[in-house]
Amino acid sequence: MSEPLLDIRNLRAGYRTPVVGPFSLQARAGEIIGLTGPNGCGKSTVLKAVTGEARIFDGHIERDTAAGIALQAQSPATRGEIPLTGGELLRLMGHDGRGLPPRLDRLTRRRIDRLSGGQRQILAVWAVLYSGARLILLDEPGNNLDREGTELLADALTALPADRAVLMVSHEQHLVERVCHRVVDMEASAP
Ligand SMILES: Nc1ncnc2c1ncn2[C@@H]1O[C@H](COP(=O)(O)OP(=O)(O)OP(=O)(O)O)[C@@H](O)[C@H]1O
Repeated sequence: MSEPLLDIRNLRAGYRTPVVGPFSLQARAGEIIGLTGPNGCGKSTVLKAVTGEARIFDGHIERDTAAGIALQAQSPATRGEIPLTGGELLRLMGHDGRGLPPRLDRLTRRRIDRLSGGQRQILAVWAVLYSGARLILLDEPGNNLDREGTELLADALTALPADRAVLMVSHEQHLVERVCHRVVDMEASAP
């Protein structure tokens, strides 16, 4: 079996004090893993511990650093002016702009601060999925998406190259069931 791209062992993480753990999970290339559980159980905090935004109190996190990492955060900064077009955002994140579905292609010429919440969301998720990073962390990627947007997202996730690993926080049962190879329920794994 291949080495994990992400190996979380007995993690206790949080902010001033721990809010989650001990929690363990390994993600290997080719896997799409769903992270579920009730509001506030610490799903986002696990992702933030991986990216260094949350504090690690105990345990450890190892990653294949050559694989690169990309995070779609739950609340992207959208306040104020963002003088970037959708196409420029994609290129900044490493997408070459080719092969976009028509729904996204239309957004490449528009400023992202003038898009709707759902349009911004699909663009942000796309930028992360196609950034070239092999470890992909998604925090509620289906937020604000309509049915067509969710289908587009599900198709993109299932068509990802086999050398990627995805850890996806989502409340959307339908999306989780359709794309995830396994689901880790954080409530069930709580001490
Ligand atoms: N920046 C922060 N500083 C302090 N506490 C925080 C911070 N962010 C989150 N928390 C707390 O940590 C706990 C876990 O929050 P987290 O956002 O990880 O949960 P979640 O499972 O992702 O929730 P949701 O499903 O509602 O998004 C909550 O009690 C929350 O109030």
